[in-house]
Formats: sequence, C-alpha cells, structure tokens
Amino acid sequence: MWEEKNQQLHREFVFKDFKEAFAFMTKVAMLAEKLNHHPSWKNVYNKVEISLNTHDAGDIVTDQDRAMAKAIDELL
Ligand SMILES: C[C@H](O)[C@H](O)[C@H]1CNC2=NC(N)=NC(=O)C2=N1
Repeated sequence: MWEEKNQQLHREFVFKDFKEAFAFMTKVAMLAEKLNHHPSWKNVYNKVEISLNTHDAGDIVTDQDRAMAKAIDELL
C-alpha cells in the first residue's frame, strides 16, 4: 500500500509485463488530467513507482494526494 515518506505518498506496482504496466500508466495519466493532479513516477519494464505530493502547497502531502492515491488504487 501507500507509504508516506519525505513529504510524498509512495507506492510501487508490479505487473505481468511492460504492456500491462504501460496500460496502467495510461489510465493514471487520464485520471491525472481529470483531477488536474499529476504524479511523479518511474517505470522500469513491469514496475511502476508513483510518488504524490502537491506542488502548489509547497511539495507536501495534501488531501488531493490522498484522493489521487485512492483513485489510482481503484484503477487496479
Ligand atoms: C496549473 C495547474 O493547474 C497546476 O500546476 C496543477 C497541475 N498538477 C499538479 N500536480 C501536483 N501533484 N501538484 C500540483 O500542485 C499540481 N498543480
């Protein structure tokens, strides 16, 4: 699940392969546009690491991040 560390929410997701990982990233990208709240993320093959905080609030974790984390989990 999500871990709060260094003023960010972090979670790593592991998928069957790159295609599955990228399909997930595409869904997250559309969600980010819908919420106007965008992740900091890294993808290596079947792994996606997502970090969330709110830049407009000074790069701290806000309820926007918590809501985004919940919405991301609902994509799985
Ligand atoms: C202008 C635009 O609405 C803002 O820059 C939005 C875009 N996406 C964002 N994403 C995140 N994570 N934090 C923000 O403060 C933020 N602000």
